[in-house]
Amino acid sequence: MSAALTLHDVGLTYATRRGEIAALDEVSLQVADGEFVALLGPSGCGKSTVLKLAAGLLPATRGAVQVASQPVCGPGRHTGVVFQKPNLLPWKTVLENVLLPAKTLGLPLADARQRARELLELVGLADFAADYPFELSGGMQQRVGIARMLLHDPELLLMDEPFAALDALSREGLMLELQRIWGQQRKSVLFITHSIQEAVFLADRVLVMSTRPGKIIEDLTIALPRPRSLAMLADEHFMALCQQLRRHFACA
Ligand SMILES: Nc1ncnc2c1ncn2[C@@H]1O[C@H](COP(=O)(O)OP(=O)(O)OP(=O)(O)O)[C@@H](O)[C@H]1O
Repeated sequence: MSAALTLHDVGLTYATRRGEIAALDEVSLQVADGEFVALLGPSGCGKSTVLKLAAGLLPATRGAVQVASQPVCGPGRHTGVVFQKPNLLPWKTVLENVLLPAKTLGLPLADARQRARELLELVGLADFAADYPFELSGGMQQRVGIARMLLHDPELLLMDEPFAALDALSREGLMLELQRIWGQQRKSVLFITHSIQEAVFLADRVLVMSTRPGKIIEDLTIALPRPRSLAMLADEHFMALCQQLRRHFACA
Protein backbone atom coordinates (compact mmCIF):
# COMPACT_ATOMS: atom_id res chain seq x y z
CA MET A 1 0.00 0.00 0.00
CA SER A 2 1.41 3.48 -0.81
CA ALA A 3 1.94 6.07 1.90
CA ALA A 4 -0.17 9.19 2.33
CA LEU A 5 2.37 10.58 4.83
CA THR A 6 5.95 9.61 5.62
CA LEU A 7 8.32 11.10 8.17
CA HIS A 8 11.82 9.63 7.96
CA ASP A 9 14.33 10.32 10.76
CA VAL A 10 12.88 13.75 11.34
CA GLY A 11 14.37 16.15 13.87
CA LEU A 12 13.03 19.58 14.72
CA THR A 13 14.77 22.16 16.88
CA TYR A 14 13.08 25.44 17.74
CA ALA A 15 15.35 28.48 18.13
CA THR A 16 14.04 30.55 21.05
CA ARG A 17 15.32 33.55 23.01
CA ARG A 18 16.39 31.13 25.72
CA GLY A 19 18.30 28.89 23.32
CA GLU A 20 17.43 25.87 21.24
CA ILE A 21 14.62 23.47 22.11
CA ALA A 22 14.88 20.01 20.59
CA ALA A 23 11.19 19.14 20.02
CA LEU A 24 11.61 16.02 17.87
CA ASP A 25 14.44 13.54 17.52
CA GLU A 26 14.59 10.88 14.80
CA VAL A 27 10.86 10.55 14.32
CA SER A 28 9.88 8.05 11.65
CA LEU A 29 6.27 7.21 10.89
CA GLN A 30 3.93 6.39 8.03
CA VAL A 31 0.22 6.77 7.38
CA ALA A 32 -0.86 4.41 4.58
CA ASP A 33 -3.50 5.43 2.04
CA GLY A 34 -6.91 5.26 3.69
CA GLU A 35 -5.46 4.50 7.11
CA PHE A 36 -6.53 6.19 10.38
CA VAL A 37 -3.52 6.71 12.63
CA ALA A 38 -3.73 8.29 16.09
CA LEU A 39 -0.71 9.95 17.67
CA LEU A 40 -0.72 9.89 21.44
CA GLY A 41 1.76 11.39 23.87
CA PRO A 42 2.30 13.52 26.96
CA SER A 43 1.88 17.28 26.85
CA GLY A 44 4.80 19.02 25.15
CA CYS A 45 6.26 15.88 23.55
CA GLY A 46 6.00 17.32 20.03
CA LYS A 47 2.69 16.00 18.65
CA SER A 48 1.57 19.35 17.22
CA THR A 49 5.05 19.84 15.81
CA VAL A 50 4.65 16.57 13.85
CA LEU A 51 1.32 17.82 12.51
CA LYS A 52 2.78 21.21 11.52
CA LEU A 53 5.59 19.47 9.64
CA ALA A 54 3.08 17.27 7.79
CA ALA A 55 0.94 20.34 6.99
CA GLY A 56 3.95 22.21 5.61
CA LEU A 57 3.65 24.90 8.26
CA LEU A 58 7.20 24.24 9.51
CA PRO A 59 10.32 22.92 7.78
CA ALA A 60 12.15 19.98 9.42
CA THR A 61 15.61 20.65 10.84
CA ARG A 62 16.67 17.14 9.78
CA GLY A 63 15.17 14.23 7.87
CA ALA A 64 12.46 13.95 5.24
CA VAL A 65 8.70 14.68 5.28
CA GLN A 66 6.63 13.45 2.35
CA VAL A 67 2.93 13.67 1.54
CA ALA A 68 1.69 11.43 -1.28
CA SER A 69 5.36 10.49 -1.89
CA GLN A 70 6.37 14.13 -2.59
CA PRO A 71 8.55 16.27 -0.31
CA VAL A 72 6.51 18.79 1.67
CA CYS A 73 7.66 22.34 0.86
CA GLY A 74 4.72 24.31 2.31
CA PRO A 75 0.95 24.05 2.78
CA GLY A 76 -0.51 22.07 -0.11
CA ARG A 77 -3.77 20.88 -1.58
CA HIS A 78 -3.18 17.28 -0.55
CA THR A 79 -3.83 18.10 3.11
CA GLY A 80 -6.70 19.42 5.20
CA VAL A 81 -6.17 20.55 8.79
CA VAL A 82 -8.36 21.06 11.87
CA PHE A 83 -7.15 22.32 15.22
CA GLN A 84 -8.52 22.22 18.76
CA LYS A 85 -10.36 25.49 18.13
CA PRO A 86 -12.36 25.64 14.91
CA ASN A 87 -11.30 29.29 14.31
CA LEU A 88 -14.50 30.27 12.53
CA LEU A 89 -14.96 33.87 11.42
CA PRO A 90 -17.78 35.21 13.63
CA TRP A 91 -19.08 37.67 11.01
CA LYS A 92 -19.53 34.98 8.37
CA THR A 93 -22.33 32.42 8.19
CA VAL A 94 -21.75 28.69 8.55
CA LEU A 95 -21.84 28.25 4.75
CA GLU A 96 -19.44 31.16 4.19
CA ASN A 97 -17.05 29.71 6.78
CA VAL A 98 -17.02 26.35 5.01
CA LEU A 99 -16.35 28.20 1.74
CA LEU A 100 -13.35 30.15 3.11
CA PRO A 101 -10.62 27.96 1.54
CA ALA A 102 -12.28 28.27 -1.91
CA LYS A 103 -10.83 31.74 -2.45
CA THR A 104 -7.33 30.95 -1.14
CA LEU A 105 -7.14 27.78 -3.21
CA GLY A 106 -8.78 29.30 -6.29
CA LEU A 107 -11.63 26.75 -6.45
CA PRO A 108 -14.49 27.57 -8.87
CA LEU A 109 -17.06 29.23 -6.60
CA ALA A 110 -20.26 27.59 -7.92
CA ASP A 111 -18.79 24.08 -7.53
CA ALA A 112 -17.37 24.94 -4.11
CA ARG A 113 -20.75 26.28 -2.95
CA GLN A 114 -22.46 23.06 -4.06
CA ARG A 115 -19.81 20.96 -2.32
CA ALA A 116 -20.02 23.08 0.85
CA ARG A 117 -23.78 22.37 1.01
CA GLU A 118 -23.14 18.63 0.54
CA LEU A 119 -20.52 18.69 3.31
CA LEU A 120 -22.88 20.50 5.67
CA GLU A 121 -25.34 17.70 4.98
CA LEU A 122 -22.57 15.16 5.70
CA VAL A 123 -21.81 16.71 9.11
CA GLY A 124 -25.51 17.09 9.96
CA LEU A 125 -25.66 20.88 9.68
CA ALA A 126 -27.67 21.37 6.48
CA ASP A 127 -30.29 23.36 8.38
CA PHE A 128 -27.71 25.72 9.90
CA ALA A 129 -26.04 27.02 6.71
CA ALA A 130 -27.32 30.57 7.23
CA ASP A 131 -26.59 30.69 10.98
CA TYR A 132 -23.62 32.46 12.54
CA PRO A 133 -21.01 30.62 14.65
CA PHE A 134 -22.25 32.14 17.94
CA GLU A 135 -25.61 30.42 17.33
CA LEU A 136 -23.96 26.96 17.36
CA SER A 137 -22.71 24.73 20.19
CA GLY A 138 -18.97 23.95 20.48
CA GLY A 139 -19.51 20.53 18.90
CA MET A 140 -21.46 22.03 15.98
CA GLN A 141 -18.69 24.60 15.43
CA GLN A 142 -16.14 21.82 15.30
CA ARG A 143 -18.30 20.03 12.70
CA VAL A 144 -18.20 23.23 10.61
CA GLY A 145 -14.39 23.07 10.91
CA ILE A 146 -14.47 19.45 9.67
CA ALA A 147 -16.66 20.41 6.69
CA ARG A 148 -14.28 23.29 5.88
CA MET A 149 -11.28 20.92 6.08
CA LEU A 150 -12.97 18.66 3.49
CA LEU A 151 -13.93 21.42 1.02
CA HIS A 152 -11.00 20.96 -1.35
CA ASP A 153 -11.24 17.16 -1.07
CA PRO A 154 -7.78 16.62 0.49
CA GLU A 155 -6.42 13.07 0.60
CA LEU A 156 -4.73 13.48 3.99
CA LEU A 157 -6.56 14.86 7.03
CA LEU A 158 -4.45 16.28 9.85
CA MET A 159 -6.44 16.68 13.05
CA ASP A 160 -4.87 18.27 16.15
CA GLU A 161 -6.93 17.41 19.24
CA PRO A 162 -10.13 18.46 17.47
CA PHE A 163 -12.42 17.34 20.31
CA ALA A 164 -10.27 18.36 23.29
CA ALA A 165 -12.23 21.51 24.13
CA LEU A 166 -15.61 19.72 24.15
CA ASP A 167 -17.57 18.11 26.98
CA ALA A 168 -17.46 14.31 27.28
CA LEU A 169 -20.86 13.67 25.65
CA SER A 170 -20.16 15.94 22.66
CA ARG A 171 -16.79 14.24 22.29
CA GLU A 172 -18.39 10.81 22.11
CA GLY A 173 -20.93 12.06 19.56
CA LEU A 174 -18.18 13.51 17.40
CA MET A 175 -16.08 10.33 17.62
CA LEU A 176 -19.02 8.43 16.12
CA GLU A 177 -19.54 11.13 13.52
CA LEU A 178 -15.89 11.19 12.50
CA GLN A 179 -15.88 7.40 12.21
CA ARG A 180 -18.93 7.59 9.92
CA ILE A 181 -17.40 10.35 7.77
CA TRP A 182 -14.10 8.49 7.52
CA GLY A 183 -15.99 5.29 6.60
CA GLN A 184 -17.70 7.12 3.74
CA GLN A 185 -14.77 9.17 2.48
CA ARG A 186 -11.83 6.83 3.28
CA LYS A 187 -9.31 9.61 3.68
CA SER A 188 -5.96 9.04 5.31
CA VAL A 189 -5.92 10.55 8.79
CA LEU A 190 -3.31 11.59 11.34
CA PHE A 191 -5.27 12.30 14.52
CA ILE A 192 -3.53 13.85 17.52
CA THR A 193 -5.01 13.30 20.93
CA HIS A 194 -4.30 13.12 24.65
CA SER A 195 -7.11 10.61 25.07
CA ILE A 196 -6.19 6.92 25.05
CA GLN A 197 -9.86 5.94 24.62
CA GLU A 198 -10.35 8.29 21.69
CA ALA A 199 -7.20 6.94 20.01
CA VAL A 200 -8.21 3.26 20.42
CA PHE A 201 -11.82 3.92 19.41
CA LEU A 202 -10.96 5.72 16.18
CA ALA A 203 -7.66 4.37 14.91
CA ASP A 204 -6.34 1.49 12.86
CA ARG A 205 -3.01 2.11 14.52
CA VAL A 206 -1.94 4.11 17.58
CA LEU A 207 1.54 5.62 17.76
CA VAL A 208 2.87 6.72 21.15
CA MET A 209 5.50 9.43 21.55
CA SER A 210 8.02 9.74 24.38
CA THR A 211 8.53 12.93 26.37
CA ARG A 212 10.49 15.69 24.59
CA PRO A 213 12.43 15.34 22.39
CA GLY A 214 9.68 13.15 21.01
CA LYS A 215 10.36 9.75 19.48
CA ILE A 216 7.88 7.04 18.53
CA ILE A 217 8.06 4.44 21.29
CA GLU A 218 5.04 2.28 20.40
CA ASP A 219 3.18 1.36 17.24
CA LEU A 220 0.05 -0.60 18.20
CA THR A 221 -2.37 -2.05 15.66
CA ILE A 222 -6.03 -1.80 16.71
CA ALA A 223 -7.73 -4.77 15.11
CA LEU A 224 -11.19 -4.08 16.57
CA PRO A 225 -14.08 -4.60 14.13
CA ARG A 226 -15.75 -1.58 12.48
CA PRO A 227 -17.99 0.26 12.74
CA ARG A 228 -17.20 0.67 16.44
CA SER A 229 -19.99 1.52 18.84
CA LEU A 230 -19.89 3.29 22.19
CA ALA A 231 -20.71 -0.06 23.82
CA MET A 232 -17.22 -1.11 22.78
CA LEU A 233 -15.74 1.32 25.32
CA ALA A 234 -16.68 -1.25 27.99
CA ASP A 235 -15.47 -4.23 25.95
CA GLU A 236 -12.71 -6.36 27.51
CA HIS A 237 -10.49 -6.31 24.43
CA PHE A 238 -10.92 -2.53 24.07
CA MET A 239 -9.95 -1.96 27.70
CA ALA A 240 -6.93 -4.28 27.41
CA LEU A 241 -5.65 -2.19 24.46
CA CYS A 242 -6.15 1.01 26.49
CA GLN A 243 -4.27 -0.53 29.41
CA GLN A 244 -1.40 -1.54 27.14
CA LEU A 245 -1.07 2.09 26.00
CA ARG A 246 -1.55 3.52 29.49
CA ARG A 247 1.61 1.75 30.66
CA HIS A 248 3.63 4.39 28.78
CA PHE A 249 2.33 7.17 30.99
CA ALA A 250 3.46 7.91 34.51
CA CYS A 251 -0.04 7.68 36.02
CA ALA A 252 -0.56 4.06 34.77
N1 LIG B 1 6.96 28.03 18.10
C1 LIG B 1 7.67 27.47 19.08
N2 LIG B 1 8.81 28.06 19.53
C2 LIG B 1 9.53 27.49 20.52
N3 LIG B 1 9.23 26.33 21.11
C3 LIG B 1 8.12 25.69 20.69
C4 LIG B 1 7.29 26.22 19.66
N4 LIG B 1 6.23 25.37 19.47
C5 LIG B 1 6.42 24.37 20.35
N5 LIG B 1 7.55 24.55 21.07
C6 LIG B 1 8.08 23.63 22.09
O1 LIG B 1 8.27 22.37 21.49
C7 LIG B 1 7.84 21.32 22.34
C8 LIG B 1 6.78 20.49 21.63
O2 LIG B 1 5.61 21.31 21.46
P1 LIG B 1 4.29 20.74 20.76
O3 LIG B 1 3.30 21.84 20.76
O4 LIG B 1 4.63 20.10 19.48
O5 LIG B 1 3.87 19.59 21.83
P2 LIG B 1 2.50 18.79 21.98
O6 LIG B 1 2.88 17.38 22.24
O7 LIG B 1 1.60 19.05 20.84
O8 LIG B 1 1.93 19.47 23.31
P3 LIG B 1 0.41 19.55 23.85
O9 LIG B 1 -0.06 18.13 23.94
O10 LIG B 1 0.55 20.18 25.20
O11 LIG B 1 -0.37 20.37 22.87
C9 LIG B 1 7.37 21.99 23.62
O12 LIG B 1 8.43 21.96 24.56
C10 LIG B 1 7.07 23.42 23.22
O13 LIG B 1 7.35 24.31 24.28
